[in-house]
Amino acid sequence: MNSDAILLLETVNFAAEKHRNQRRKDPEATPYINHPIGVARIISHEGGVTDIEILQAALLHDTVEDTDTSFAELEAKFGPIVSRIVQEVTDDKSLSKQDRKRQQVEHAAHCSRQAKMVKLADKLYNLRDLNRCTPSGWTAERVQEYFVWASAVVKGLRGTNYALEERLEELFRQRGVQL
Ligand SMILES: Nc1nc2c(ncn2[C@@H]2O[C@H](COP(=O)(O)OP(=O)(O)O)[C@@H](OP(=O)(O)OP(=O)(O)O)[C@H]2O)c(=O)[nH]1
Ligand SMILES: [Mn+2]
Repeated sequence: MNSDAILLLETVNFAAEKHRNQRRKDPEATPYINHPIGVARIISHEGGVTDIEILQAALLHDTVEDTDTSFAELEAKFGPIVSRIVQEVTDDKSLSKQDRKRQQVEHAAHCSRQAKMVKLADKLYNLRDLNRCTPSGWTAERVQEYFVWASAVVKGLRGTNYALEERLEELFRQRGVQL
C-alpha cells in the first residue's frame, strides 16, 4: 500500500476515535464520523482533488470545534499544513453563535485555497443532509435560514472548484436562494 493510503487510514482512525461518542442531529442519530468522511469523499470523488493534506484536513475539520482535540495535537501528529487548514475552518467558540456565523461570511474570501475546498464540501454535505431530513427540533424556517446563510459563505468561496460550486448553486436555486 502506498504511504498516502496509510496516512489517510491513520487520519480517519484519529477522527473516528475523537468523534466516537458524537451523533448527528438527524432523527436516526447517525454516527458523527459519517460527516467528515463524507466531506473528504466529496472533495476527492466530486471535486476531483487528491491533495492529501486537503483530504486529511477534511477528515479532521470538526475535531477541534467539536471534541477535546487541540491544534498542537494536530500539528504534532499530522504536521503544520493540515493543522493550519483545520484552524482556518474552525469557528471561534468563545464568540456568540451570531458572531460565529457572521465571521464565517466575512472570512470565507480570505481563506487559503485548501481551506476553501474543505468549506465548500462541508456546506455541500450539510445542505444535502438538510434536504435528506430535518435535524431534530429544527423548523422549516431554520432550515431555510441555513440555506440563506450558507449561500453568503459560499459567495466568498467562489472560483475554487467548478464542480462543487455548480452543485451548490443548484441547491440554492431549488430553494429560491440567490447566490
Ligand atoms: N444538516 C445537518 N447538520 C448537522 C446534523 N448534525 C449535526 N450537524 C451540524 O450542525 C451544524 C449546523 O447547525 P447550526 O445550528 O447552524 O450550527 P451549530 O452547530 O453551531 O449550532 C453543522 O456544523 P459544521 O459542520 O461545523 O458546519 P457549519 O454549518 O457550522 O459551518 C453540521 O455539521 C444533521 O443531521 N444535519
Ligand atoms: Mn462540518
